[in-house]
Amino acid sequence: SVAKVYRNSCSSMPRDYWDYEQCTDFNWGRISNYEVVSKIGRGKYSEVFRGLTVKENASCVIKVLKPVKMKKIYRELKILTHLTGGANIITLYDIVQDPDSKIPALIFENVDNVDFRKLYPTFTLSDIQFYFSQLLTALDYCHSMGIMHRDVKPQNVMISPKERKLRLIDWGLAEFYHPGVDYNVRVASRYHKGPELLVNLKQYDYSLDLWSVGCMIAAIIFQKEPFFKGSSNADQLVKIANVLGTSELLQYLNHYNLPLPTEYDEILGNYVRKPWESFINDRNKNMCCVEVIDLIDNLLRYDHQQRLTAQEAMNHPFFQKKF
Ligand SMILES: CNC(=O)CSc1nc2c(Br)c(Br)c(Br)c(Br)c2n1C
Repeated sequence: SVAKVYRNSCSSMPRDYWDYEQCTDFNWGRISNYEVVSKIGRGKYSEVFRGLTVKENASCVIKVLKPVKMKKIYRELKILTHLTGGANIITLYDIVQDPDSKIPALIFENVDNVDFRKLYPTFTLSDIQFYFSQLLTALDYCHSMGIMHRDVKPQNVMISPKERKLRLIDWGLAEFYHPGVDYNVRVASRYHKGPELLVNLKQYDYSLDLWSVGCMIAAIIFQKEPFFKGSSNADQLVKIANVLGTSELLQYLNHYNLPLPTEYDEILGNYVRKPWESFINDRNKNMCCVEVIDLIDNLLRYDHQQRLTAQEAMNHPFFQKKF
């Protein structure tokens, strides 16, 4: 299986664009130019702080990487240096190293983000149009640069409603796309994992990110966060089959000549596909316009090749409608 779009973005670039293992010459800044103010979060791979640039006294975000393989750090650095400054992509100000521990820290632009659990319930359809066209712009840009994000989820989409600003963050799982390459399926966060990851289809592509966008839009429109809430990776596919149907899942597996992984034998029920309308209720009916449901239907497809690309999604009638 190969990507429908941007198939040769990487191969048409010089090798040092994508070969992050060779290129390790980054010009490291000085950690003393930045000051930690407060801790704002802790991920599996990093601790994140609000900070200040000593020179301009400007606010910034300092992401201190936990010691992982340098190869993974070089990948994130390489990808960030290619994408920084791109529309709705978080801006990388500097990369610094602690002189003693040698632990790298990434300095980013600050975003006065509001937590999605608080922000999303306030969204009108026009807010959803506004912010998701920005998220799709960021994804079309990174995909056009030959890069899959592979961890799209609300926690990685920083939104400052005051400034009507959206930034896609955390490129730590992002990867360069090459047709025909087998990728690690243990990526993304459970609730936003595409079916391709759960059935071990290794030659996936940019369309993985569009499944995750579909999960985000469906959760907001139907007011069901997260939309597919699996209790494990195996249960995640069961939750998806509960909506998209079991026979459709078997058709998908068939199409790519994939076996149903054995862990599903006992737990996969025989579910009839549920129409999207069945998720409309009194609470969410004012959000459920025909266009947004059609958009969701064209993103949440088992077959990654059937999903809208980021650009097709941006041109979907939902984003042209006047609310
Ligand atoms: C690892 N993620 C966390 O700990 C969640 S909290 C968090 N991480 C952030 C990152 Br990274 C950047 Br860049 C920016 Br800008 C903001 Br704002 C962030 N916030 C709020």
